[in-house]
Amino acid sequence: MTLKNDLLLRAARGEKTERTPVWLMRQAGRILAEYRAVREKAGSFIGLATTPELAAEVTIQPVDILGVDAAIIFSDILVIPEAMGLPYEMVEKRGPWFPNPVQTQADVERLKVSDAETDLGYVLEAIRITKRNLNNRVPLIGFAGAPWTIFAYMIEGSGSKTFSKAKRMLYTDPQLSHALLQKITDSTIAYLKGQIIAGADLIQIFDSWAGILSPEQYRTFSLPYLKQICVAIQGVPKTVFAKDAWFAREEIAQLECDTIGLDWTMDPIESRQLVGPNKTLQGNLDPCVLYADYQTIEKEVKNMLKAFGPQRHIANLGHGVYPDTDPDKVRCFIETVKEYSH
Ligand SMILES: Cc1c2[nH]c(c1CCC(=O)O)Cc1[nH]c(c(CCC(=O)O)c1C)Cc1[nH]c(c(CCC(=O)O)c1C)Cc1[nH]c(c(C)c1CCC(=O)O)C2
Repeated sequence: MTLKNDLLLRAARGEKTERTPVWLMRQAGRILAEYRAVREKAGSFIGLATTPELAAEVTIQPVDILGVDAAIIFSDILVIPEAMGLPYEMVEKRGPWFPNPVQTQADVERLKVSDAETDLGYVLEAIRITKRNLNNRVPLIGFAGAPWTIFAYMIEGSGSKTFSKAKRMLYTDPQLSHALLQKITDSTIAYLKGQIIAGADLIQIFDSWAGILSPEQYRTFSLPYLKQICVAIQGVPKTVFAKDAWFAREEIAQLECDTIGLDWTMDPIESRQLVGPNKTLQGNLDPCVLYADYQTIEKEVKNMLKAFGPQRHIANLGHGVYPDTDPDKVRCFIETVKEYSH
């Protein structure tokens, strides 16, 4: 049962590693031709995500093709609203869309706290198949959206530059906002526990829309729910990635998590000072660096590794890899981390 490559887990736990582990946010499903071939077979994103054998296949592709030190289960953060009773669609080239976004108290009351096995069994089955087929080569990362980020999609009904409908609800009806955030949190805790039982070796919480809240709103509407999740989830290392929440790094460092994800606007040295020595940092190359030539990529990756130092660092991008990135440039990123951090 022991992993052949457990660099990611050791780095997360603060144990010594002989080199820096590396993986990429959104490594499954955005850049590989091999992914698009399987997606074609499944017919749609949701078809693929709900077919465990195929989801497992595209989860393992980046391990085989790119040489990353971890797999991340192929799914989406929006499976939680769906499981709670709010179906979504993935509109080609536009992203997620909820035909019936949450608007009223009755809408919130109608939603249920989802159960991992009965409502999200297809994800758990994909995790079990992935674990079997990975054959302990690398750890498998499970994940969920942070309650605030899920709330933002459920109220807004789609992506948005401002998420002003969702933010309006925070200001006009804080009580209803908290009621919905709590339902999402309870669903998420059950889901993450299910993922761990199914075999996830580490979990990451994506708070992708953290940065559009004020520090005060973040303290009121996001951090308390992240705290509940971090306290409830035990047994595997936990990563919190709050995009653009540079203002909340010290408070995030107080959460019961092991790793803090940084985006490229957050300076590694300053971040280390803010969070102290007892957390691992993950990140944070600007995904746009991968549009540059190989020499520039190598230089930027080396600068990043120097700034983080050799221990308590998991190399990654500062956000998900962009869909039009050349896989050879991604390989250059990965190879440079492996060689230079050794
Ligand atoms: C905000 C968010 C979402 N989803 C996710 C986040 C948090 C991370 C982040 O901030 O980027 C997380 C996510 N979504 C997906 C994964 C799979 C695992 C991985 O690749 O790391 C993960 C970890 C698959 C997906 N999720 C989605 C796709 C593309 C759908 C397709 O293949 O047609 C994939 C592979 C669709 C999706 N899903 C979402 C959006 C905005 C979109 C449309 C834009 C896009 O392509 O990313 C919501």
